[in-house]
Amino acid sequence: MAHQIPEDGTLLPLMEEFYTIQGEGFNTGKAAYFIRLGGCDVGCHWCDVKESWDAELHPLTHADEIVAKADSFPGRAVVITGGEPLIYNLDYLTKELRKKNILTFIETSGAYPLSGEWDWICLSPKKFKSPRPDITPFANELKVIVFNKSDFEWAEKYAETVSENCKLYLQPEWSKSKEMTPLIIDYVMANPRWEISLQTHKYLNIP
Ligand SMILES: C[S@@+](CC[C@H](N)C(=O)[O-])C[C@H]1O[C@@H](n2cnc3c(N)ncnc32)[C@H](O)[C@@H]1O
Ligand SMILES: Nc1nc2[nH]cc(C(=O)O)c2c(=O)[nH]1
Ligand code: SF4
Ligand SMILES: [Mg+2]
Repeated sequence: MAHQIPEDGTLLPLMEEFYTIQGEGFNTGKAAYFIRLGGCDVGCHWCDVKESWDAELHPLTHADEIVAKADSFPGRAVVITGGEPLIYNLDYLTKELRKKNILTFIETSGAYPLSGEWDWICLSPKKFKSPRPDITPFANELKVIVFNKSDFEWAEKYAETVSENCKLYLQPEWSKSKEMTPLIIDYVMANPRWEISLQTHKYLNIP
């Protein structure tokens, strides 16, 4: 039976939640509680959490329960990820987190309308389902995954659509990182408005 998900955002398909260190991008190194919501139809062939795609596999969980858990850890930031978290209305969840003085960070492809109140928006655009043009100006961080050489030119196209103070990152696709990391290093040295982002949690063997 398909999930009946209320539009008020009080119930969300929760795949997993874990307290760890943000491994990627601008907030790398900071303690954060991760909330991974199930459901994604973007279809990245190299996605590292394909188990998240089918929302039906993940139990509908009350946002109050998620917030209480997040509040029980010393870290004062949450990363809401997925799956594609913006499939859901995140207004309620983020408001309740903020009431507890928890910073709200999101990892999104931008393929769905922006909801929620955010302290940090990491936009990672995908070729397989483009971000909505109305979301790109709100990104604090643009994180482009580099799977092949053509992705540098593609990254520049998205850099045109973000705000002037948006941070720009190039992150090697994990299975291609041996080949792509040296290209990213050269690219960043030649184009220093970009920075390299590594999936440091995978090197540290933490979630
Ligand atoms: C699993 S996604 C979930 C959030 C959202 N669907 C998105 O793609 O931004 C979290 C982050 O991991 C990145 N990612 C996913 N698979 C990856 C891979 N194989 N190598 C490097 N980064 C990857 C995504 O681009 C995104 O920045
Ligand atoms: N440590 C850690 N950092 C992350 N940054 C983004 C992640 C994600 O899957 O969204 C992730 C993750 O899964 N683990
Ligand atoms: S958008 Fe994110 S969760 Fe969805 S397939 Fe791509 S990387 Fe995976
Ligand atoms: Mg991950």
